[in-house]
Amino acid sequence: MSAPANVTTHSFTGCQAQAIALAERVAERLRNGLAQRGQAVLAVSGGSTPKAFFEQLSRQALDWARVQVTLVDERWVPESDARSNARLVHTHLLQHAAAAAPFIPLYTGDASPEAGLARAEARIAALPLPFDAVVLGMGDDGHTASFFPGGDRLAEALDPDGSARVLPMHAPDAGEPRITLTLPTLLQTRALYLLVAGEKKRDVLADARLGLGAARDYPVRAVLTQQRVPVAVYWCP
Ligand SMILES: O=C(O)[C@H](O)[C@@H](O)[C@H](O)[C@H](O)COP(=O)(O)O
Repeated sequence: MSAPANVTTHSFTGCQAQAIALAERVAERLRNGLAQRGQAVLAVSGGSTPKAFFEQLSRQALDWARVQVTLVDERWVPESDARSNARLVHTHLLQHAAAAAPFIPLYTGDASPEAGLARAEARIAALPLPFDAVVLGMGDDGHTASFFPGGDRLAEALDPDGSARVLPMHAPDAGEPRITLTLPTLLQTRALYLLVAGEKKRDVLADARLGLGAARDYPVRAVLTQQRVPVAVYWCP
């Protein structure tokens, strides 16, 4: 018997509507976390897709000073680099009401993710997990976070029983060395969202869920087929 479906898809006719809907949903999650434990934790992805969502979320009224924001993964570059996910978060999310939120970076300034690993790991270990919300993205090659096809530590990062919270990742198509939260860390969350745009990604997602042919090896499949946390896909054209 196949496992029960764990993935719900919310499709929108426009990407602005998608961004607004997800921002409202995540803000509600953060408010619940604040009400229940006096603090909240949010992990977000980099890349280009989340910008509109970040801008909507940054204007949501909530006690941002008690919301710790971190990244699901980071490119190993300083924040002055245009490819830095920390830079993206500072520019698009930590603005307006959300400017008060403390940000926990994964990049440490060390020469490599291996050299910075212990410090990055300690930062994540210090967070009051579970996350209230984790927002993932996905690439056309089926990667999510820095779980890249061909990644040198992919199996370790996807091990549901692995003990590492954070791992370096090097992959042919990653652009630069990466650091990523591992799958078991990302799944320590009260809510998990996958924010994707475009027809191509819709097809990649459908293939990944079926796991036929090459799609069997899409790393995002590990997120879609796990049974720990329901996954809400937010899609727009
Ligand atoms: O640092 C990163 O690259 C991300 O965190 C990554 O996993 C991203 O979510 C996808 O690559 C999708 O990126 P786009 O939104 O740019 O398509």
